[in-house]
Amino acid sequence: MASSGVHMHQVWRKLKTHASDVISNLHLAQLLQDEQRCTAFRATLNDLVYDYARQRATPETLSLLIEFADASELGAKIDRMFQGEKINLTEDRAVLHVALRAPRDPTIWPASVRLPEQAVSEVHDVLAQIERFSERIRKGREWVGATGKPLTDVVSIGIGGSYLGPEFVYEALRTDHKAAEAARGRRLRFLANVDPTDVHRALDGLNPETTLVVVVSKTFTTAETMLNARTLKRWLMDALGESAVAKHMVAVSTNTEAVKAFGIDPQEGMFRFWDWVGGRFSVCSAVGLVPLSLQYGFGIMREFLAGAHEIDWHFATERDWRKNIPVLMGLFGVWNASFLGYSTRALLPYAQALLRFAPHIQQVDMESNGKGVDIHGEALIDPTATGVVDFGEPGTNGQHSFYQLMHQGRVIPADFVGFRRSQTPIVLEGEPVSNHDELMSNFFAQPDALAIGKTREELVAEGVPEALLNHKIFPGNRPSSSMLFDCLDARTVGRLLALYEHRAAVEGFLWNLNSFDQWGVELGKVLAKRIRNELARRRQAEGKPAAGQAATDHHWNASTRFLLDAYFTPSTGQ
Ligand SMILES: O=P(O)(O)OC[C@H]1O[C@H](O)[C@H](O)[C@@H](O)[C@@H]1O
Repeated sequence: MASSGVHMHQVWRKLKTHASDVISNLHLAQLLQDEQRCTAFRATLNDLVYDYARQRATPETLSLLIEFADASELGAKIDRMFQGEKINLTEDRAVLHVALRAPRDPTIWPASVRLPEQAVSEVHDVLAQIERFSERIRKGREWVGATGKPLTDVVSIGIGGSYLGPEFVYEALRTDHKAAEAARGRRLRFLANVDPTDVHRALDGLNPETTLVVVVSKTFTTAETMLNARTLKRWLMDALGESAVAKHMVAVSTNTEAVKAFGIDPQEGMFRFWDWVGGRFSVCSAVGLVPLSLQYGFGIMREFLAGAHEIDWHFATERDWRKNIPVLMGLFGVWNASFLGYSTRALLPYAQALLRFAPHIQQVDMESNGKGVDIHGEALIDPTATGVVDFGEPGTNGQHSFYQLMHQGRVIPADFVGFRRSQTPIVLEGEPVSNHDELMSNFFAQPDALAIGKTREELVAEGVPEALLNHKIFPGNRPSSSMLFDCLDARTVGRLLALYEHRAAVEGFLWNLNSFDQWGVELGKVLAKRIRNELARRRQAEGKPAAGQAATDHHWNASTRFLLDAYFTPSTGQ
């Protein structure tokens, strides 16, 4: 709507002025002394507490951000997503990953966010198929390997969205006692990289007789995944004969023809999903559910889906943006990037089991919102902000690595994620606190160290020698949010996933770009194909007189030509 466009620009300007005239003169040490503000700057949802008192914002900032959300028609955009409108314009597709975890009954939703019935019903058909299949494999009697042995090990082949999310969930649940109990005697490995060493590592210690390979690829054309699939097909066939594929390989894809052409019977061994599930938003489809149900059982995965749905419901139905947690996360994401100018941000879970969370969210964010134009292909309102660099590590490990830079170098807005209880508590006799309390002391301390810092005056009072004073100053005023949950179980893993998926969507809606396509990954693929042909040509010519060696040289610039030559020149070192 043209009028909202103009309005959007007006609020944008107001926010810019507010940032430079008001916020730049305020320090978080000051803001945190305002109890009323601290109380107002938090939102809760059951056991989840989201505290944003350490964002560089005042109540006026929040009001302006909400005005901006309304000018951006955030509510209508959320509605359109849930209703299954084709909001991914460049690919003419709906964006319905929320349907993957929706209860069967569509009438639970208010009409404005009611999901398409057909989509939800197809989802439940595939879920039933996954439940049956995973139980047959896990029981070890009904579906067994070619030599009659139970299939206790699974290798899930896939890359990008067909890998990062499932691996994050796998790792997060590996030490949850209920999931660990359900996984007893089973192993799940991931094979993503086309580097042959990844094949070696994934297969290390596995026996083809007891291994099931799941090939996960939305398109079933991704070069890395297909070469790895052919490699494992060969591994199985060499050990078990030509017929091994039927019992030892299944596929997750939207491309039935390609699955068939690969040699997997779609009737027996294929789990489908739909073009309205973006790769990086596909963890809750068969992409994640097949390997993860094989490992943890379908019951645990149902809890995971329910957790994600809990957040979907909150996101779709809570229209007071001050209470809508993913919306608040998105608003502060845009505030930090576009108005305060921070181009990086950190995701810092204080839970070792979340070691693969940041890499997954890195793809969700950077592939979704790293765009050069708006949703209509026009110049972006803020072209500088669509390249927010996401990274992260579990605490406290990160503290001994990159936090130095966060405290005294660049300002990097951070999300701290913590839990009231450990997945695996340890209490040592004679220690003042449990091991989990020790971990959490850091979860509480770091945000204040970043926000409040330490002044020269304080250091002087402590008797720090003059020569060290400048080195020991912490400027503070570094923003963060803190998120606290009860415990990292399947439901909470689902909630975390959905919160961050929706944060990316909210930011894209506010920046008015298409978060659901990824044209930026194409060019590299095309160039790699040309290079692959060149490598094949040179390998063929190896040992033969270099006839035609220079035939395609004009394709490459001097640097690429040099590097290719160097690749083919045996090292003379040693
Ligand atoms: O699932 P696939 O079709 O194999 O795609 C795997 C991945 O590769 C692409 O290049 C995209 O960058 C990712 O978004 C996608 O998840």
